[in-house]
Amino acid sequence: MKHIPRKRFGQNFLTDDLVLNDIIRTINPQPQDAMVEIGPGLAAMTRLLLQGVAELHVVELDRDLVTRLQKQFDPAKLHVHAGDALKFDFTQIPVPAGQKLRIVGNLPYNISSPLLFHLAEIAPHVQDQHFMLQKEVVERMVAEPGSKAFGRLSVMLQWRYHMDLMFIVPPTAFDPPPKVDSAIVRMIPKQNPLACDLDKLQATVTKAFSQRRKVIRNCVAGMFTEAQLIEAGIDPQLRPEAIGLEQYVALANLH
Ligand SMILES: C[S@@+](CC[C@H](N)C(=O)[O-])C[C@H]1O[C@@H](n2cnc3c(N)ncnc32)[C@H](O)[C@@H]1O
Repeated sequence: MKHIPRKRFGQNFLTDDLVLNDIIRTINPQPQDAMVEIGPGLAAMTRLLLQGVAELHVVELDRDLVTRLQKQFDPAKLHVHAGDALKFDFTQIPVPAGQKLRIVGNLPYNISSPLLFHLAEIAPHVQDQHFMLQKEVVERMVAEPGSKAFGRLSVMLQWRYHMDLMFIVPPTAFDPPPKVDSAIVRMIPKQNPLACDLDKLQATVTKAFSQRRKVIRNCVAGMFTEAQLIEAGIDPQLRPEAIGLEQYVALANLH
C-alpha cells in the first residue's frame, strides 16, 4: 500500500539513486559497524546500508512505517526501535568492545537542532555521524568566525565535533521535494574538547548572540565586564560573530 508522506513527521523521502549511492559511499559502512539510522522512513537508505553492515538499528516515530519495516526485513539483521529519536537512549544500542557507535540519517528537519544537541550528550560513545540536513543549517554548523552564518549552533557544535559539509542535495532528489536545498554533513567527535562547563558555554553564547548587531561588550553586559572580555583575549569592540570558539570557551570559564 502506498504511504502518504506526513508533513508533521518531516517526511521527504529520498528517491534519487545517484544521491543515495553518494551518501552510502560517504558513510562507507563496514560489516562489523555498530550503526543506527534515525528516521529510516520507506527504507531507501536502510536497504543500501544493510548491504554493508551485518546488523543495523533504526529509530522511527511513525507507527505505520515501523510496521512496514518489521514486515520487510529480517529481524535478526534490522532492529527496529519504535519511538522518538529525541527521547531515545542511544547508549542502549549494543556496541562491541573497542568500538563506537556510527549514527546516520536523513533527518526530519523540524527537529534537527534539538536532535543534534541530544546526540552531543553521547558524543564520547560515537565514532561519527552523517546526516542530511537543510543546507542553511549545515552552513551554520561549519561556519568560521567572521562569517554571517557563525553563531550559537557553530560554537556549541564545533566545541564537540570536527564537521565537514560533504555535498549539497537539491530538492528534486526527494518525494515530496522540500522547499530548500539540503546538504550532507560529517561530524566526528573531538577526542579532547576544550575544557569547559557546557552549561556555562551555552549561557555565554546565548547571551553573546542575543543581539547580533551590537558589539560584544554590550551583548554580554551584566554577565561579563570589559576587563573579563580582555582577560579572555576578546576585543570588546568586536561583533559576536567575529569571536572564535577558543575565546568563547575562555570567557565561559571566567563565569
Ligand atoms: C526526511 S524523512 C527521511 C526518510 C528516509 N530516511 C529517506 O531518506 O527517504 C524523516 C524520517 O524521520 C521520521 N521521524 C520524524 N520525526 C522523528 C522522530 N522524532 N524520531 C524518529 N524518527 C522521526 C519520519 O517519520 C521519516 O521517516
